[in-house]
Amino acid sequence: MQFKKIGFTPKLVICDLDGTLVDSAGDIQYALNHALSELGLDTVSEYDVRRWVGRGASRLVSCVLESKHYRKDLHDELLAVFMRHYQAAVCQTSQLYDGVAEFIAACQQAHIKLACVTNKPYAPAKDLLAALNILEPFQLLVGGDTLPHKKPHPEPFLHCLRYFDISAKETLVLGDSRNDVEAALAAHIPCVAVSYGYNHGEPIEASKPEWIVDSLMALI
Ligand SMILES: O=C(O)COP(=O)(O)O
Ligand SMILES: [Mg+2]
Repeated sequence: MQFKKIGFTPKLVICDLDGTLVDSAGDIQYALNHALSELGLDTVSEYDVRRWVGRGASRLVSCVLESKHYRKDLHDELLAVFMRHYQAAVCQTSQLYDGVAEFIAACQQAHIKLACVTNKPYAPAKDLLAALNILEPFQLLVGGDTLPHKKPHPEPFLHCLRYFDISAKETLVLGDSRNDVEAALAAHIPCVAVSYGYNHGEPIEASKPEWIVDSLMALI
């Protein structure tokens, strides 16, 4: 298999989860609103959730509290209740984006190693991949709580390089947000961004990824 668009065929592909492989904002919004209602607080729109997803669950909860001018000390309770609801229903409406299943199958067939690096906590990330039948293709899953740092810090990507013993230039990062692009740049790994994900309400072009595609299938 040739990666026509980027001019080299990687040995390892590191995929972001939310906004790249899976459109998960609906389930995140549902769990968040369930938690907000339980605490007697106002609910939030899916539009806002799409702008806030990307820096992990704790940051998401901080964004909610800031936007509503709620007390910061509600953070830990809201986070705990949100995670309880999200963990109980990670995949009610979440679905793979077009081309994802085919792209993963093509990588497997070509014996290209696959890792998933997400800022979502490990447990719901694992359950979401399993519910969508794409857990098994990933030889490594790194969650937002797996290592001391998460994206945009390069540590999760560097961890993947060490785990597989594959160099940065033989690897490709696929992501939807500036967190992915910045982490890839810091780890010296080439990066493709998808145009369809969540990027804090900004166009992904602003983060200057090396390539942008409208579907993962456009890579091969
Ligand atoms: O849960 C998040 O905040 C983002 O997760 P991602 O890194 O898979 O985009
Ligand atoms: Mg993402």
